[in-house]
Formats: sequence, C-alpha cells, structure tokens
Amino acid sequence: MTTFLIGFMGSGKSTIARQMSADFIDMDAMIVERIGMPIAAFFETQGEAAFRQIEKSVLSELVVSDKVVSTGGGIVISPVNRQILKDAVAKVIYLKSDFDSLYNRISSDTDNVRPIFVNSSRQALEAIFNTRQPLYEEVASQIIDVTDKTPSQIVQEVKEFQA
Ligand SMILES: Nc1ncnc2c1ncn2[C@@H]1O[C@H](COP(=O)(O)OP(=O)(O)OP(=O)(O)O)[C@@H](O)[C@H]1O
Ligand SMILES: O=C(O)C1=C[C@@H](O)[C@@H](O)[C@H](O)C1
Ligand SMILES: [Mg+2]
Repeated sequence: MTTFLIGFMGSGKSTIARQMSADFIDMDAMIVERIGMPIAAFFETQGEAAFRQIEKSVLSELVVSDKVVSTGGGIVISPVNRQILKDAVAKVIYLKSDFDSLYNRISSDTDNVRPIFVNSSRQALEAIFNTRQPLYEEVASQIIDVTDKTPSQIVQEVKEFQA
C-alpha cells in the first residue's frame, strides 16, 4: 500500500520519507526530473498552473506505487488531487505543525529554493498556511503532530500507522 506524507512546506515530508525507506519517492524530485529544471525556474518560465498540471498527473501515477511518497506542499490545493487522495487505497499521513515552527525551518533551509516561500511575505505565507490546513485534514487518514519531535520519533509513528 502506498504511504503519502502530506503537509505544509517544511513539515518534514522529504526528510521523513528518506528515513522511512531507501526506495521512497519524492514528488518534487520526480517533477524536477520530468521538467528538466528546478521548480523555481519552472514557476518563473511556465507559471504555477503548468506546475500544478504536472503535479496532478504525477500524483495519479503514484497511487499504485506501493512506496513511501513525500508529496509537494501544495498537493491539496486541487479538488481533483484531494479526491485522488481520498479514493486511494493508501495511508495519507498529515505531518502537522504550527506556522511559526514551519516558518523558522524553511527560513533556515537554504538548500531548497521554494518559490511560494521566496515570493511571499511572512503574512501572505501564513494566509496560505491557514487556507491549506483544513484541506490537509480533509484528506488525511492519520495526523501526526510533528512540532518538537525528532525525525526518528516521527518515523516511528508513521511506521505504527503502516502496521
Ligand atoms: N522533525 C524535524 N525537526 C527539525 N527539523 C526538521 C524536522 N524535519 C525536517 N526538518 C528540517 O526542516 C527543513 C525542511 O524539511 P523537508 O525539506 O523535509 O520539508 P518538506 O515538508 O519536504 O518541505 P517541502 O514541502 O518544501 O518539500 C529541512 O532543513 C529539514 O532538515
Ligand atoms: O507549497 C507549495 O505550493 C509548494 C511546495 C513544494 O513542495 C513544491 O511542490 C513547490 O515549491 C510548491
Ligand atoms: Mg519536500
């Protein structure tokens, strides 16, 4: 059964998926490979709508992957994607945290350029977070509060949900 990790930017989806399984799939990395450029460059040249189309088709393909999948932070924006996640025979695990913790994490994570972060003020980003929060909850089969937990504690909780 596929395990989808969902949540806002910085919630640790990629970090946890990497520690869960050697053959995990990171949707953002898969999209980068497909589009042949960083996500930030694709947003600039093709626009966010084009990115969301590719994200939707990649999500559909991954439902039957049987792998641990770290999704992109914006996966729940699309009603179609939310339906795909609700219909999937899969674990959909929401890594939930408060906005301030997430903001601190993504501000200090200089390895990953996140266009939605770079192009938004803190206030605008918090508004996006508040809009998305109920959408993650709507599609989640399980929720883990990841605030103040180490990656290994979170990995353990995800494994308990998979059992
Ligand atoms: N439980 C944790 N405690 C402390 N720091 C963490 C934890 N999980 C992840 N981090 C750190 O937070 C940053 C963001 O993590 P990560 O890239 O895994 O998030 P993400 O949910 O995949 O974000 P995105 O949606 O942008 O892909 C990284 O610097 C990572 O090392
Ligand atoms: O929250 C978002 O909308 C995004 C999060 C990243 O994972 C990437 O999928 C992309 O930068 C968009
Ligand atoms: Mg990620």
